[in-house]
Amino acid sequence: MKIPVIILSGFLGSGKTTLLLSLLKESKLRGLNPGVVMNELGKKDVDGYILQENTGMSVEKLLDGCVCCSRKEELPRSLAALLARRPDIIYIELTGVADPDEIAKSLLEAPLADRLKLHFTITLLDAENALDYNSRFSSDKQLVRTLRKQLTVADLIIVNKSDLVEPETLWKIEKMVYKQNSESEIVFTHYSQINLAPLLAGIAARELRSHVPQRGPGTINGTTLKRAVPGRGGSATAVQEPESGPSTSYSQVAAVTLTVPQGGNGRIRREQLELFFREWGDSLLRAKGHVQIAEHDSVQLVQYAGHRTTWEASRYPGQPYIVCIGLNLDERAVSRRWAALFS
Ligand SMILES: Nc1nc2c(ncn2[C@@H]2O[C@H](COP(=O)(O)OP(=O)(O)OP(=O)(O)O)[C@@H](O)[C@H]2O)c(=O)[nH]1
Repeated sequence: MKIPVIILSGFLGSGKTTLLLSLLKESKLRGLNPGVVMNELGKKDVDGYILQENTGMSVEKLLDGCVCCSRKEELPRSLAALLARRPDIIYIELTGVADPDEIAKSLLEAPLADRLKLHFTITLLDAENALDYNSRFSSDKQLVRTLRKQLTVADLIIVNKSDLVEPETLWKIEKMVYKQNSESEIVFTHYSQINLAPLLAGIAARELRSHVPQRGPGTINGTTLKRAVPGRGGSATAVQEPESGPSTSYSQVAAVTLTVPQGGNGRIRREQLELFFREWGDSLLRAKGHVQIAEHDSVQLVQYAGHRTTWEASRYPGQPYIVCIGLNLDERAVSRRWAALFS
């Protein structure tokens, strides 16, 4: 029996990990043994730690690059390691700049093709920023193409963070999405909350598998979800990709990992860090990490996405750090400014 795979794609900070947490909780409630592959552009496993802290699950991590291009050869190894743990379902959370179709295609190649099947490709959009992507990223044509691809190959498109925008913006996003993909279902969410039942319908724990029909019909919004087809180009209006596509899914996005300098005071104020994020304007796309700040005794998980900073208490036991992901970000200038915060 082939193990179903759900691919989670979507730009940086759109809500993939938030959705994955819900999917893992629902999988556990259904008695399923889920497996997770997480890919991060940075060298630190921020999301993996969040999952571990919230669900107790360990995950297969692929750090420091993108599994659809620069780290492509590592995916089969990670999936093989997961399969050894006999999962009932596998979730692959991609980096925000990955092309999900490349992953879907690699599931069709030997030796994975005999053991895995693509169940759904889900793409999340950040409602507050999605309409600006094309103009903001116009200097990185590969990235624009990849973001378009994330839409055209999706079976389900989740327009998340709808709490942060007016209904008119949601309507514009729906039109934009429809131009790229008129076949997939589209839902509008807050903290990636959707009806998960149709996504998990037909997936059963190993010992029950022969008694449960595979992939029953399900709906998220009322329409029946379609089965994932790798390589599907989306609607006729979608931009067609050339056969020999780019070798990477982005060209100017890079991650910088910042650790607390030795000999400094080790703590900064919350406001200082929020100002530091804002200082880089549109070049800083995402930041996340665990830091010790002056206002709190406990370590804080800080997340910067779509120009907004959020804070949560964390039990992270290691050395504090922050991963910054940017477009044409001046790594040396960022490191210098970071060090100056502690001097
Ligand atoms: N206001 C608001 N914030 C949200 C919503 N969904 C997620 N967030 C917050 O947005 C930030 C990013 O969410 P994640 O789920 O980590 O996004 P992601 O796509 O996994 O991010 P990367 O994998 O790092 O690119 C977190 O601070 C979330 O708590 C939402 O619907 N509304």
